[in-house]
Amino acid sequence: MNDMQPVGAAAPLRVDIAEKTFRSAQGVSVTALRNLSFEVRQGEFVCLLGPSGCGKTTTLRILLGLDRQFSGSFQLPEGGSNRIAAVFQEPTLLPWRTVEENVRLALPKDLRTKNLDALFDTLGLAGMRSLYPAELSLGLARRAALARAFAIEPAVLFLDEPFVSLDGRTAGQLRRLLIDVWSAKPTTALMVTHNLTEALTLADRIIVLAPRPSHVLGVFDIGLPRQHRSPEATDDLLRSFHQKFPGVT
Ligand SMILES: Nc1ncnc2c1ncn2[C@@H]1O[C@H](COP(=O)(O)OP(=O)(O)OP(=O)(O)O)[C@@H](O)[C@H]1O
Repeated sequence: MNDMQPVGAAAPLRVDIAEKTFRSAQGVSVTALRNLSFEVRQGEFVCLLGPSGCGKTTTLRILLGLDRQFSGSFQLPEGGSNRIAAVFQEPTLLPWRTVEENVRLALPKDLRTKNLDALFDTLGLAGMRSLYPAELSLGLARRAALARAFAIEPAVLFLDEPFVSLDGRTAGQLRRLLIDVWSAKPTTALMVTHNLTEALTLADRIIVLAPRPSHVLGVFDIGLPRQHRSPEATDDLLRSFHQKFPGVT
């Protein structure tokens, strides 16, 4: 594979976190990350997979600029809009604003008058633009959160287990919608999950993290177009994954 970026292409997301340690007021310290290095290429969808408590959310918080207490560095993708979008476990919609207003409020000035029809259509929200968050099911609220993230045409999209705590059917439907909307304009995306099947459904590559202090255990390149990931093909991928990473579930 050629790692050189063609001239004019956006730079990848580069992460090189030497160490992230939490220190409690009582003097107890927890090192969450040590020597965590990886890249996400432009337009690539990568899942960060690791056991509970290994530091996935901590990594996203650092990349979002919410935690500056770490050693090391990172480089967000350059070029394009330079905007960052994030989708969290909770949809965090403003309750006193409609779905459409929630999405429009996130838009930068140059996109204020943007036609959002295609985005709402793709996400199955066309008839729900004037509803308030309290009128939405959990699944619909997550769709609105996805609409808000994609509407700003971000240079990079971070997702932190956006479909956790949904029933299997709703989560499956949302994964399909996420891929539909992402495929229309592939954005560099990094999604945290501890669900291997979800990662095998969504990602181009899976970056597997070791338990704390977390670092990259290895990378699983899926190498199969998403439209060919039938249940049987996904079972094959699962087997290959387990051969490469025995013990990682
Ligand atoms: N503010 C904090 N103060 C102290 N320790 C923290 C803090 N935030 C996270 N940690 C610890 O850092 C480690 C990594 O936490 P983090 O939430 O990043 O893990 P995670 O991989 O996202 O877990 P999960 O999959 O369960 O969400 C955990 O041991 C956690 O207890």
